[in-house]
Amino acid sequence: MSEGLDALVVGGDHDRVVGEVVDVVSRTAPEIREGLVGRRQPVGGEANPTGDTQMEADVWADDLLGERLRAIEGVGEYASEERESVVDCGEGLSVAVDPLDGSSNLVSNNPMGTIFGCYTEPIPAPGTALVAAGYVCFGPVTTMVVATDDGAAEYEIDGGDRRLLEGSVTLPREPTVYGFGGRVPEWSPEFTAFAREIEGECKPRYGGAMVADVNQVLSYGGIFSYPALGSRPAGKLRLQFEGNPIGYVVERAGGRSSDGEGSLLSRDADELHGRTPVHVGSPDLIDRLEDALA
Ligand SMILES: O=P(O)(O)OC[C@H]1O[C@](O)(COP(=O)(O)O)[C@@H](O)[C@@H]1O
Ligand SMILES: [Mg+2]
Ligand SMILES: [Mg+2]
Repeated sequence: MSEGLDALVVGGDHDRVVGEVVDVVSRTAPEIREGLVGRRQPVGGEANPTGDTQMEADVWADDLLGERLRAIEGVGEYASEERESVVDCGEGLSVAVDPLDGSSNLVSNNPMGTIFGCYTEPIPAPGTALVAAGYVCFGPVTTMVVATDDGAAEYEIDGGDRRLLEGSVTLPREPTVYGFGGRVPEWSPEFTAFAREIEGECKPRYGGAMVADVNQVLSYGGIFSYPALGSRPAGKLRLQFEGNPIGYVVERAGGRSSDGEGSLLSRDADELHGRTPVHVGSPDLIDRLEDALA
């Protein structure tokens, strides 16, 4: 494990496996980034298991990560947003991946990311079974945030190297930015009223890739929400691949996560591709949001 991760305690035999998962994701990130060129089109007529358009890069990144993560001894399951079912690969941790989060941004050339979570239980698993999670953010530079039960660390990825930027990522207490997904007329009256309050207090930052939007919240303080919509009462984002790992990272950085009622991590996981409303950010704002939705 590289510097920084050593400080994050995973516990028991999971330590080595998590270290190898993080190594694979960070080593693969520059290849994914380079491979986006020429893969920015939808795959002919294909939708992924949750009905979203699959870009060529979605499928390619999933193949690359899937092959490498499944080869790690101690990874027992590989699950991806881009696959219909879980791949069994032996005994050990279950790894869930959103190979490219925000891949619709490929068309407009805006930031995106890769999300992963390491669960101690078979997938679908609750967020309480996570022992590590993280994401890569493909922005002007490539960064990675990794969280374990001991906290969160941020790295810069340059070629094959992962350099520690911050060994103890802490969500700033003072909220500065907000990003809310979905069309406003589709929000509930309660969420709309909450949003109106926040609009008077923070600056809007919404880019259409959760990883990049949450990364701003982690950098500046504030809140990211993709709420339940009239046309999507269960929300848009997926619990296994997006809600749980991002909720885990934000909580380990001192923030809060919520599905509108309580922590994302305590939400039941009954479906592999199940969706959830996602709210993450400064504890005070998430408390206020839950009060507003109650
Ligand atoms: O286009 P919208 O409705 O704003 O949705 C954006 C949201 O959908 C996502 O792009 C879904 O992720 P995928 O690209 O992995 O399907 C999130 O990253 C983002 O928060
Ligand atoms: Mg996603
Ligand atoms: Mg995706």
